[in-house]
Amino acid sequence: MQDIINKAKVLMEALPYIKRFANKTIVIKYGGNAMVEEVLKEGFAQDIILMKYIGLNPVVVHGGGPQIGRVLKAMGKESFFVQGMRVTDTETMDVVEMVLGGKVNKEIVGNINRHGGRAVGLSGKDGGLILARKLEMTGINPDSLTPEIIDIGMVGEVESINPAIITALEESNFIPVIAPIGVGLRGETYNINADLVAGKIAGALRAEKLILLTDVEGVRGKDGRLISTIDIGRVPDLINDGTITGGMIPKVNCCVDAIEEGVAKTHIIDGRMEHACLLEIFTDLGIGTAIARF
Ligand SMILES: NC(=[NH2+])NCCC[C@H](N)C(=O)O
Repeated sequence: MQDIINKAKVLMEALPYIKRFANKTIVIKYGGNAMVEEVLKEGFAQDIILMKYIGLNPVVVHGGGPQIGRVLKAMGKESFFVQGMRVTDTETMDVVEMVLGGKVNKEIVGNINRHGGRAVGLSGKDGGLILARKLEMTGINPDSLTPEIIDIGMVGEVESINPAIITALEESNFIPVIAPIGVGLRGETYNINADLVAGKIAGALRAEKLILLTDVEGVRGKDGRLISTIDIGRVPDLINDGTITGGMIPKVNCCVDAIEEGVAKTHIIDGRMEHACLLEIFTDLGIGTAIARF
């Protein structure tokens, strides 16, 4: 008897969030383990479907670094990274576009649709969604110890987002699934970090939420314990005192930028946990780190 009442409690815990987030746009960056492991893939597709059926508007932006690396390797092309970003010559860019916009994108679309959704795959070229420019990267020259510009090829950053295609798809109840590829003013193709794209799209849509699925629990304090909520005002201090470090810094900054552009709340959560999205969105405590103006 108690068991069944507890089930009702779980559903009731979700009710305020179902009400609050109905008809709201939730942008989810999908990547890492959640995109590789079979159970996690299934769970993610089901989470998206559930969100859609109860009236939220999920928008998926995906990564695909390991998949790109594998295809390049099979082609006999070595991968090089500078500051975590793939050096992308034009030949590599072709592969990135084929793998991300083709195989990876369609696999995600297929998974969601197999579970009863209506997903549509896009790249930033479709409907002029992502206007990009070359990323200007600087580093320190090891000989002269002075800053210099490093050319990593067709790696881009977002210049602007034209969300018309996304709103059109949302109005017809489709679920957009977006490969992070941008197009330059002269038609060039750019490879863009998926977190950045997700953040910018969330900002342009004034989304209710931005959720970054990662392969870590969330932001951890110096004691190693998960920090459940962070007010964006505290972020500079947490970076300066070495609490937020390494690869977490760009992710947190991406959340801060999104909030400054009008996103209500952002979340960094553990994609290795089954149904991570549902647990974060529809429970009081969530499972990861929520960053907002609290
Ligand atoms: N990491 C956290 N503290 N998450 C809290 C989530 C609360 C609520 N479910 C929301 O999506 O807004």
